[in-house]
Amino acid sequence: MLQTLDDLDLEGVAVGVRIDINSPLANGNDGLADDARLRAHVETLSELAERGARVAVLAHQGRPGDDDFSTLAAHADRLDELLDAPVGYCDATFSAAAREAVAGLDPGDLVVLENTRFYAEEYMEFEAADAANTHLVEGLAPVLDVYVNDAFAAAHRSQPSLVGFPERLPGYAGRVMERELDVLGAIEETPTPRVYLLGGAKVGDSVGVARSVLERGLADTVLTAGVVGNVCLLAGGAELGPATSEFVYDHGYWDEIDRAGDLLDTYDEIEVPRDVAVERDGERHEVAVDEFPPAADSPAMDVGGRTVSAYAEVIESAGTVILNGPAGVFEEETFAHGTRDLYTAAAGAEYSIVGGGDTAAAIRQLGIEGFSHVSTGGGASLTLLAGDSLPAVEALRA
Ligand SMILES: Nc1ncnc2c1ncn2[C@@H]1O[C@H](COP(=O)(O)OP(=O)(O)O)[C@@H](O)[C@H]1O
Ligand SMILES: O=C(OP(=O)(O)O)[C@H](O)COP(=O)(O)O
Repeated sequence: MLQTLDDLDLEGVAVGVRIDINSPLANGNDGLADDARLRAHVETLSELAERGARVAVLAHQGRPGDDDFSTLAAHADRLDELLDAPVGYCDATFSAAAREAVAGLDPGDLVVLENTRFYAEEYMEFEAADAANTHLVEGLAPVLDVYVNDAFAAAHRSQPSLVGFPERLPGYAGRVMERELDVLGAIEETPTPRVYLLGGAKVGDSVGVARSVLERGLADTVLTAGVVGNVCLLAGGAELGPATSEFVYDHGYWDEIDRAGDLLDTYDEIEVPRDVAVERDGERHEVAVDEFPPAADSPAMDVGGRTVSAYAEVIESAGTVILNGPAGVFEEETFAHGTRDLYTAAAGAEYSIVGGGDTAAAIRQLGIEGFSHVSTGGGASLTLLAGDSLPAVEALRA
């Protein structure tokens, strides 16, 4: 049974709260391109402040080496705008400076500590007991009284800031965590047939989830798009031209080709794109996968019209659609067609769940409404819907 904020007396209590505000950044990383995840956590952060807690905020942004790997300064500024309580920022996470910043908090104040992933161990996975002995947890726990985990969207990561603190401090679920688990924990009760639409670029997560939901009989069809669809096409022997292969290889997805191939060999319920869109002479150009010109100098950046028609037919007869990951590079209008058309079809289903940072940003950017549940998490919601456990939730239960 999870303990929640209802079980806590907060006046003057030093609370370490882990949230997930990992967000698309504006070009050049000079600020946030989307603040949906920050808005999602306003309820929990406001409640902690209004009830007199002294709040240290832990969060991550991006991954080492990626363009969106940045400090949390802009996130702290935006939270300060969104909350009535004063929100400070500290460019440290578990050093003496961080402990000083937390110790200096008055009841009702908040301070955002620096990106947890600026420290190598945070990007590693640990058993909870080992995570409790990492520098991050050992450095910060002494100035905290309790730990609250509201980071549902990162709950599938067994990383120190997500699983280590409950080993040392009383652990509680925040309001986002509580709500997401309540809605997503009952997938078996949703109408069938269930169709999963897996796009985006987190190929490893998506291939793993596809295997789980098919193994457990939770999915009647898995539709693939985005980079996931491209990797599945390559796994099936399709020729997508040197530019796509180079993209897949350069982004470290090459190793996923074999895993995707095993999955395709095992399950007939997986669909791959029939056609893709590339850029030619600055224009969108749709090419059937079996007619792909090997010399194509543009990677496959979206799914084409034939794929949209085929997938929309499956979606229209679905009882439940679960969607994570854009169908293409939706940030560019030229390659937003697949995402717009498939997401619009999914929103019309009897029951629809959509999740993920970029996915949620895409539905806002494209103005698509009507989903039954918009989750803050992509990989995390898929993991839960697949019936797999979330390490951060298990750490709270322990
Ligand atoms: N065909 C493609 N080629 C390159 N990038 C793609 C393609 N399709 C989708 N993407 C990218 O996938 C990213 C989002 O993927 P992901 O992080 O998995 O979504 P989420 O954050 O919702 O889980 C977007 O930035 C989008 O540009
Ligand atoms: O954005 C996230 O996951 P999502 O893209 O699956 O929604 C979470 O913040 C986890 O980030 P990570 O996938 O870099 O661990």
